[in-house]
Amino acid sequence: MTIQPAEELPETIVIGVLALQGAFIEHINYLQRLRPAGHTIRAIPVKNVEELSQVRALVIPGGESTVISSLAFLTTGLLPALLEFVQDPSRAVWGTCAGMILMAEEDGVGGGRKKGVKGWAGMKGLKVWRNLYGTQLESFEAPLLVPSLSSPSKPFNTIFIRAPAVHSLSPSTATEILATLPSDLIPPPPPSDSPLGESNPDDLGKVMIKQGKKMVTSFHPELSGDTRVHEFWVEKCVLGR
Ligand SMILES: NC(=O)CC[C@H](N)C(=O)O
Repeated sequence: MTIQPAEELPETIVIGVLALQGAFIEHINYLQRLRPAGHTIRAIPVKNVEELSQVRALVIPGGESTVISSLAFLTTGLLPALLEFVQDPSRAVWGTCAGMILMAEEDGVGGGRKKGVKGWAGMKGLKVWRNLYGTQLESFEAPLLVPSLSSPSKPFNTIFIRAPAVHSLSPSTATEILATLPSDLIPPPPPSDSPLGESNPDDLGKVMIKQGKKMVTSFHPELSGDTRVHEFWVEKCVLGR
């Protein structure tokens, strides 16, 4: 794969959205609506290595993490190229919901009895529980104040659909917690027979996390009708300003 130089930002920034399965069209539409000062955003679907080589930054959408990772494995050369991309500190990558699961170092299914599954490890020290917020029927929305967004006093409508929760997040100075759910919406702590080792209950409610150029959200900003999380990721992680 040809790696584009990350230092100099062109006027047109090409952002890829992994388009193997899930809510990728929505991310493309939201990114295309952004008008960052001095740049034009072009968002393209990424289904293979050739398309990945054309993008500067990547969104891994929500969907079904097991399906996304199987399809990546079955597409020639794509899985190793994705691993290289998401683990490169100079690359901006954002994972939403299933994308957050894939950005973790390891995930465990909500019940805790199955073995943990290795993630793509874009976000260091992150382990998640898949589906800890319950089934599709237990999906919910919550207006959250996210101080880092533009118009910070305006709540952001966070939408959770079979969302992952943070099992544990190693403390690191580079990690910023951008949004946390109120305690009444946080699921009960995972069972003690966790395949992921000891969990940290204090991390469970963290739903928007940034680490350098990497970001994860356990909710779905691309379904909210509000482009402020996309705007934030582009400004801070992609454009670095
Ligand atoms: N909305 C979502 O992305 C759901 C994620 C799904 N529970 C998974 O395991 O991948």
